Amino acid sequence: MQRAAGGGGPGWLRDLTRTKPVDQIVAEGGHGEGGELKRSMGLLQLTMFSVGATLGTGIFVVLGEAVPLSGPAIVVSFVLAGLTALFSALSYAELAGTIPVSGSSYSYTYATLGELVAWVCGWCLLLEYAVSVSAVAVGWGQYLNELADKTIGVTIPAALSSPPGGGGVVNVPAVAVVLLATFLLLRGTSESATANTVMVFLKVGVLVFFCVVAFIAFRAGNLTPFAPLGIAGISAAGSKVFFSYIGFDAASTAGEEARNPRRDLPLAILLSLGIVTLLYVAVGLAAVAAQPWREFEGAEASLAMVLDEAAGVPWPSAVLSLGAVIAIASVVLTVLYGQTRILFAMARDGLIPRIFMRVSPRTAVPAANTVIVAAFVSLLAALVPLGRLADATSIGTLFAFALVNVGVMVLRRTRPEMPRSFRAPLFPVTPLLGVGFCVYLMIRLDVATWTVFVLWMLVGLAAYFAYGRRHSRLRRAEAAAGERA
Ligand SMILES: NC(=[NH2+])NCCC[C@H](N)C(=O)O
Repeated sequence: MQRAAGGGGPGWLRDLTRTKPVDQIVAEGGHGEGGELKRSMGLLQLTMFSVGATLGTGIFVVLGEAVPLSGPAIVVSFVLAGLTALFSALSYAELAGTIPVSGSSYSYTYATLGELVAWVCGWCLLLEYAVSVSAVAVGWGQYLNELADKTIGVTIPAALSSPPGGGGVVNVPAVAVVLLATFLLLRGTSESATANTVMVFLKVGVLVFFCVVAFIAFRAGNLTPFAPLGIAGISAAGSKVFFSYIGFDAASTAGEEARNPRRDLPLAILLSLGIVTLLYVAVGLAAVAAQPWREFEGAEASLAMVLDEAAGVPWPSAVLSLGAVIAIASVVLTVLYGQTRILFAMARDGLIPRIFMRVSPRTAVPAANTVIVAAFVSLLAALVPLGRLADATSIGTLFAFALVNVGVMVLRRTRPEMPRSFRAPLFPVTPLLGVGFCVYLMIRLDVATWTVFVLWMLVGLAAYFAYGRRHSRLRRAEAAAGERA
């Protein structure tokens, strides 16, 4: 077996850049403390997992912000954002097929760029998963209120549906959806995956329903002029809608619970991106063809607005709200799942406490881990107004994506001979473009977001030096080997 490799140079540098051998990462897959994860997911469930984590708040609200920038050319913006995602998705697909474990980009980085960068990546994934799922849960509460208002004319009072500082005391619906998802996750992975698959079919159905109703109101005249604000507008809208593509990578956190991960993970990642892109383009086209693009300005529930106008009766938009409630619940479920599995992988490496890798022998899920993550996420969702943190999600995610693109290039150099079930085409053009796009989108985010990001990273580094570095299993094993020698 290949030995843990570190860079050359002084000892401390070697320490921080120590990589974990791929073969060792793969061999440890599935094992936790006290039990094993169970391989229960097939291609359909994995694909639905990624679609589940992706189709959510974004498509239900983003048009109101993006269409005023692009005009009817929003369709092109969706394709553009989808392409941007595709380059990173190809890199995810390659590494997920080669290193099919639960840690996703954290584990890929550990194998290619070393322990410190892996830690930083894991810390970014907290933004992509745990923090984003709190934000999404808050959004769920708002849709629930809207649905209740439309159907039975009741709403939850603000004191119980907003955080302190947002005009309330505690956000009960946000906590409720997190607890619901936790309950499902604790029952078992296959149960959760089945529930998710049903929810995904429902939400895709609702978006198709939207397209059908909106196409009835199709007016070709609405599509001209097609790009009133030019290329600049199209690309600005493109970076706005990028958020709605985040999540195609979720299947890569299920590597240790997939029945045939080497074949199915790359397929699930690419298929889910394809499905989501098609849906987004169709929804975007239907929306701007049904309604003049200027009317999207400032519309919060933009899809509901289009339906109200197109149908002339209120029930289709109630169906849409129901769809949003289901859609967002499945995002909460899958993203919460992903977070627990990433922490599971980090605990196995000793970088965070072992309790995160304790598997319940009865249900084969990391139960304590799930409860801790759920408690943390509920607390955030209940008490913090999360508007700001949503941008922090984007920056953390883009950074993790960039690392995966770099990881592909590194692994092709360091382990060219490894069997790869999927290879990114046109190497190294695709991962290079992947890095380029991620960095470009990061630069476009504002100073406040960068400040949050830098502070977050500083806290993360402090945690690494206070705990992770000292408990690293790789480091300890090497120290022990050094003593024996
Ligand atoms: N890590 C994640 N999958 N976070 C949720 C992403 C949000 C999702 N793309 C949406 O539009 O709602």
